[in-house]
Amino acid sequence: MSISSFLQGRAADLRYIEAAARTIGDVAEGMKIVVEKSTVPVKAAESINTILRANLRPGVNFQVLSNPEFLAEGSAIKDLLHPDRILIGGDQTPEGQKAIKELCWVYKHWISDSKIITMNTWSSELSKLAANAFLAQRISSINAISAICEATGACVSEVSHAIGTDTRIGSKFLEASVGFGGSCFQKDVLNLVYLCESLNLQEVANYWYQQVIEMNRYQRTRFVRRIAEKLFNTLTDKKITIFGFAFKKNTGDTRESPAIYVCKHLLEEGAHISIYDPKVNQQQIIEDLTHPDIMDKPEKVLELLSFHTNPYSASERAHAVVICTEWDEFLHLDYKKIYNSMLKPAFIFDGRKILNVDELLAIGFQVETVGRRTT
Ligand SMILES: NC(=O)C1=CN([C@@H]2O[C@H](COP(=O)(O)OP(=O)(O)OC[C@H]3O[C@@H](n4cnc5c(N)ncnc54)[C@H](O)[C@@H]3O)[C@@H](O)[C@H]2O)C=CC1
Ligand SMILES: O=C(O)[C@H]1O[C@H](OP(=O)(O)OP(=O)(O)OC[C@H]2O[C@@H](n3ccc(=O)[nH]c3=O)[C@H](O)[C@@H]2O)[C@H](O)[C@@H](O)[C@@H]1O
Repeated sequence: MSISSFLQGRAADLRYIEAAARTIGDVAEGMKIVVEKSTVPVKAAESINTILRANLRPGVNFQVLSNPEFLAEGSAIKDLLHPDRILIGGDQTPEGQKAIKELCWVYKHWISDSKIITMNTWSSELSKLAANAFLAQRISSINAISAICEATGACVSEVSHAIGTDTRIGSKFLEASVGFGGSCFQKDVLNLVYLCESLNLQEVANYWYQQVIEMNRYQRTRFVRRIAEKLFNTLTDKKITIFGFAFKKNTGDTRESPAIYVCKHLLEEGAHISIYDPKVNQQQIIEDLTHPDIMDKPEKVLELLSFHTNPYSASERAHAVVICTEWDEFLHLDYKKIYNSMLKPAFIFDGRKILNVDELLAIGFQVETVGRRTT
């Protein structure tokens, strides 16, 4: 089962998982191993089991295993072929252990034994939520440090390099940004928070909520506030060009993309937004920005938006360019040409700290980058 597991409010919406369990119950014959690959709240396997057992037909039996997926978008095939580990959780009964062995056999075709970890079902389900929470926490931690850097003159890239060379900390997932996005980090941390609340562990719930979710929101808001301040505290009728709408490079996925929230704030201030993304299509952007959770006046949004198929036309006569996604092609654009076509002073706000600040300053840009004071 590798299917949708959205949130409804702050709790997981298990409607699709339940529906799939019922479908399996309806059609399965003989002995079946049901593998839960979706990211689910702890004890979801129990719900699946209950549904399957309540609909058991003669001669049919099930074992439910938890086998969470750890691939990241943009590197799915590499992650499939070379995962850090495979996690399989199952019942501690002989039948459960037999099912675990069967699934291990599938993975052993391309993954070494040492990378396959087996455990009980609840540990496996919780490990997936905990892994995403730890990854998101690292980003929120370095983003919190980026705020101190901007206020003091320290540089977040230097700080993250310095702390990342400590092998106990490690260098991955320490890139400060305009905030993390994607379909899973926020959903899974909120899932963990909900679990803590339902277990009456309010302090633990607060810990994850404030450290990770609130810091991520703060980072996005702080970035937009910086744009407004630098543009003389007025955005009405200014043209702002957004480079990148996907939640990260090498994907066209926009779920929970920080660009949505950056655009929302800019649109609320009356800015005209022109958007260029190499992979995300116009219809997706319109759907994201006119969603009732984002903007309450969709007709106003459409008046203020324009879409471009190349970055040069997108930035013509713009007051500012804002980098929201770290696409490689943004590293190699002709920024002199972009500068010449923009209104002056021409601003670049780099929400991914990918551009060469000194080169941009030499061209004449006013440059603002996450985690660094440049002007
Ligand atoms: N996108 C990612 O990189 C990762 C996703 N996950 C988890 O995997 C699960 C799926 O995620 P995505 O593929 O991103 O979601 P998605 O929304 O792109 O795809 C889910 C699919 O499930 C199908 N579906 C829904 N109900 C169904 C039912 N009753 N029977 C059959 N199919 C049904 C939907 O039609 C859709 O095609 C989620 O639990 C997510 O948290 C885990 C790791 C990585
Ligand atoms: O459960 C999931 O769905 C998946 O969630 C993430 O994968 P994904 O969301 O595809 O992408 P990431 O590479 O983790 O990036 C998430 C967000 O964090 C941002 N990020 C990442 C790393 C970093 O150092 N800084 C940073 O801001 C990215 O730009 C992006 O917006 C995890 O990395 C996967 O292991 C997990 O399987």
